[in-house]
Parts: sequence; structure tokens; C-alpha cells
Amino acid sequence: MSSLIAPHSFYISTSQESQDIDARTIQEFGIESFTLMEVAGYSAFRDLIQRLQPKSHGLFFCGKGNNAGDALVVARYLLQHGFDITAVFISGTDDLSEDTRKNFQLLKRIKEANSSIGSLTIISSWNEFDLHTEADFVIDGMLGTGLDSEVRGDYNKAITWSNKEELPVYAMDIPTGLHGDTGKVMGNAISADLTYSFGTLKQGLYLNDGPGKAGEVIYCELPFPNHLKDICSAYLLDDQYVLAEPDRSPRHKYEAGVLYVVAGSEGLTGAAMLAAQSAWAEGIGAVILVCPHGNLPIYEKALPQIIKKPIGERDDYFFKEEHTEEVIATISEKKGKVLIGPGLGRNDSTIGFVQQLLETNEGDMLLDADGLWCLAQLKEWNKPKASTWILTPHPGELSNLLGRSIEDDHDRLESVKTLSTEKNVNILSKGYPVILGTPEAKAYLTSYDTRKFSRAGFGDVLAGKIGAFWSRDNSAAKSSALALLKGKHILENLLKADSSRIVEPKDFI
Ligand SMILES: NC(=O)C1=CN([C@@H]2O[C@H](COP(=O)(O)OP(=O)(O)OC[C@H]3O[C@@H](n4cnc5c(N)ncnc54)[C@H](OP(=O)(O)O)[C@@H]3O)[C@@H](O)[C@H]2O)[C@@H](O)CC1
Ligand SMILES: Nc1ncnc2c1ncn2[C@@H]1O[C@H](COP(=O)(O)OP(=O)(O)O)[C@@H](O)[C@H]1O
Ligand SMILES: [K+]
Repeated sequence: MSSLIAPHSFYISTSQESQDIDARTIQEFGIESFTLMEVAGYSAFRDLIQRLQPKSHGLFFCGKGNNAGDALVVARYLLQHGFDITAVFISGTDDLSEDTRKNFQLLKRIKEANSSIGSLTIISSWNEFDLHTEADFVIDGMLGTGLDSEVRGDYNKAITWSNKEELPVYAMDIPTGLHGDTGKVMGNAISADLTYSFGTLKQGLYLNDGPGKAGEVIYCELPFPNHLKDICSAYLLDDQYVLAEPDRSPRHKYEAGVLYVVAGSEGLTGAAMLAAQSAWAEGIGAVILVCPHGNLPIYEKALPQIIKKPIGERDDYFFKEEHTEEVIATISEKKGKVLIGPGLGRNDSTIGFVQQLLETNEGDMLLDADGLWCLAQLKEWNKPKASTWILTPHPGELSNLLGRSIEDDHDRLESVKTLSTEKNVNILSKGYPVILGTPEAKAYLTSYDTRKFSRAGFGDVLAGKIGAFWSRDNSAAKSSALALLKGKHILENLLKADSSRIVEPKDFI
């Protein structure tokens, strides 16, 4: 079984986790905090110098914590490359953290020693800053992971000023005012074009307001020993490791994967078709559509490549409780995975059928759409011990499963982690971002814009693809990741050809 192991550069941390990793790197491993700051600032500089107009003028908005120190390191390098630097200390220069104070001294010293480099202007409070100052870019070194409440005092003014100007903004670690864990704006937050995330990716960059505030996120490696980063439990989903091992090639049709799709009541057959076609397009050995007998003629016409197993009588147009045994016998014929849910409907008898199936079938199952609805109607539920389950709820379905409303994406992340661990299931929680929770309490987050997929039918296509990859012996988490990224690639290609294109589920089959 291939699993999903993210390299350390894709680790996502909370503010507390990054502070712990910092502290242990300094105290236990023995790299000084001043060195960490130098590496952070230098890596941001290496990237920035390629983006900025040579010898242009930068405004460096600095707080008094270590976030400002990172900005001052960048300023020192740019100064030596002929850039003009204006450093604005929002809450003065008297109370700087130790490493930031040292870097402030170094910045002044390098200018004193070299008159031919760029100019250096120090502004010691926001009140002294001329609001009409002309500059080419802003470096945000006001607040980082140390933000602990709604933004106070002059930081607020500096944020508002910057958001009104049209200058490109480059944020150190996290845009000022964005909460490092929740991704919520704490009263006010600077809008960055690009954010350099140091040592680990900060969780807040991917949740709630995060993607809108952070702009592009660039990871900058710090000399943290990898084992200290293992306290993290969230990861960014990325091609680099998800696609690393190729699929093994099949020897026989049934080794190439078998997926049973238990789906489609009268009036909802489209969902079943999308899921079945989407799975078939992945080249698996067989897709077997298990359907109420009455709907067979529709599928015979529309799905010639797909094997159909009609259930019940010719006048059955939806699944009923009395079909349970026949369905279990059918899906047990060949080794394979089962996708249950698309277009099942919510007839009382269908609910009873799904619930019986979930309680008795020992095989691996992917529950989507109405399958999840039926599951959520149960007061108590647990998967059979031997089986693996993947649940693919959209926010409404997740809320039904939890029996409460979901406050925001941070709540969604925490809930997915808890529910997937407690119930020992994999949960692909749809939304922006998609959050994939595993029974080991790990969570994988998408970094691309998933909002383009919010049209009826995209869930069916996604479920079909997950089922297809899963039927080929990929792990549940990897199958989910492969299916998500497949959609991402197709979307990128369609938009490359026509950026205004309105995409449809069938384009993704
Ligand atoms: N070795 C390391 O640790 C490394 C750290 N690195 C960098 O350090 C950053 C973390 O630095 P940090 O911990 O010093 O916190 P930071 O974000 O600069 O702010 C603290 C200041 O903010 C203030 N403040 C807080 N809330 C506020 C509010 N709502 N409104 C207004 N003010 C508020 C608070 O003031 P106080 O409440 O104490 O008066 C305090 O003075 C991290 O993001 C990364 O960039 C990298 O260099 C890599 C190595
Ligand atoms: N390739 C993909 N990458 C990321 N998210 C996806 C992808 N495909 C589908 N989605 C998610 O699935 C959602 C659609 O599923 P859902 O709401 O269940 O729709 P339906 O059941 O009508 O098909 C999208 O809003 C998006 O969050
Ligand atoms: K910042």
C-alpha cells in the first residue's frame, strides 16, 4: 500500500508549534536564534532581489518583536545592493527584542561603513511617518506569530495606510493582523502580494481569510532539525510527493482495479453516471454499477462500457431494505472497493437499505452524497473494524455528521481531525481549502482555489476518481489526494487555454 508522506517542506504548523520548534532548535539543538533570523531574512532576500526593480525604494514596517528582525535582515542585504531603505518602527525603537535590536544596530553600522550604498532613513514612530512618502514596495515586518489579540494602536493605522496604497506588499512569515492558527483577520490585516513563511508553513495562511490576505506563499527553509518538526500534524497537499510513485501496471482486468458504484435512483441517475464514467476514465479494470432494476434501461443506453448489476424487480426505481442481501452478495463477487451514495435519494426505505449495508458489509467503502445523509441519520455509528472508510462530506454534510453547525474553516479543520481519529475513518471535507483527515490525526490541505468546483456534479466526478485510484491498491489518503490533484491539473489546463472558461463536471471526467 502506498501511503502519503509529506516532505518536511510541506509541514504546516500552528503558532504554538512554530514557537516550540524555534525554542527547541535553540535550546536543545544549539543553533542560536540570531542565526535563525539571519537565515530567514537572507532566504527572503534571495527571492526578493529577483522580483524587485533594481535600486528601488522599500518601506520596511517594523514592530518590536522578532518579525521585525527578519525584515531588518532583508533591509541590510538590499541596502548593500543599492536599494533605498526607509525603516518605520511602528511602536518605537526602545523596546525591540534582543535579536531585532542587534539587527537594527547592524543595519545602521553597514550604512555608516559604506556611504556609496543605498540610502537609509529611520522613522521612530508611526506619527513621524510622512503619509505621502513615495516608495516602490512595502516589507511587512510588524507582527508575525506573536500576534495574540485584535491589532492594537498604530499597527492598525499602518495596515490601513498600506491597504489603501497600491504598492506591492511582501510579508515576513504571515501578513500582519492575520491569526497564525485560524487565518482570521484580527480586526485589521495587511493585504500581502506574497508571504515568506519561515521554517514551516503557518496554518493561518490556508484557512478562512488567509488565502485572500497572504497572496502567493513561499516557503523558506530554516535549519530546524526535521525531528523537531514532527510535532506538526497538518501538511500541504502537493504533486511533488503525491505523484512520486507511479501506479503499478496491472496484469489482469480485475487486478487493474474493480469499483462497485451503488448509486442512482429514478430522477437522480445523472449522478450515478458521472461517478461511474469518471472512475472508468482512470483506466481501471472494471466499474460495476449496482442499480435498482427499473433504471437499467437508462444505463444500458448511456453507459455501454460499464458493467451493470440490476437489483430487485423490474419496477424497482430506488433501493429498498429488502435489497440489502442481494447487494452484499453482488459487491462481494470480486475483490474491489465500493462507492455508495451518488443520486441514491432519501426514500425511507433507501435510508434503511444504506444503514443495513453500512452495518453489515465488511468491505472497504467510500461514502458520498446521500450515503452520508443516511449515515448521519443514525444516532450512533461505527464502521466495521476490518473495513476502511472514506467519507467525502461538503460542509452541510459534515455538519450533519457532527450534529452541530461549523463555525469556520478552523473549526472545520479541528472537527475533521477529531472525527476522523475518533471514528477511525478518512474524511475528505470539501470546501476552500479541501481538508483531508486521516485516522492517524493527520490533515492534508489543498493550496489551490477549489471554488471553481462548486457546481452540481463535481462531487460525483471526484468520488468516482477517488474510488478508481483506491481500487488500484493506493491507500485511502493517497487515492483522495490523487483524485483532488487530477482535478486541479485539468482545471489548470482548461484555464490555460481559456482563462474565462466556465468549467463543467463532464470536462473533468
Ligand atoms: N527564533 C525565532 O523565534 C524565530 C522567529 N522568527 C520570526 O519571529 C516572529 C515571531 O516573533 P515574536 O515571537 O517576537 O513575535 P512578533 O510576531 O514579532 O510580535 C511580538 C510583538 O507583537 C506585539 N503584539 C502582539 N499582539 C499584538 C497586537 N494585537 N497588536 C499590537 N501588537 C501586538 C507584542 O507586543 P506586547 O504585547 O509584548 O507589547 C510583541 O512585542 C515569527 O513570526 C518570525 O517572523 C524567525 O526569525 C525565525 C526564528
Ligand atoms: N478536484 C477537486 N479539487 C478540490 N475540490 C474539489 C475537486 N472536485 C470537487 N471538489 C470539491 O467538491 C465540491 C463539490 O462536491 P458536492 O458539493 O458534493 O457536489 P455534488 O454532490 O453536487 O457533485 C466542490 O465545491 C469542491 O469543494
Ligand atoms: K508580518
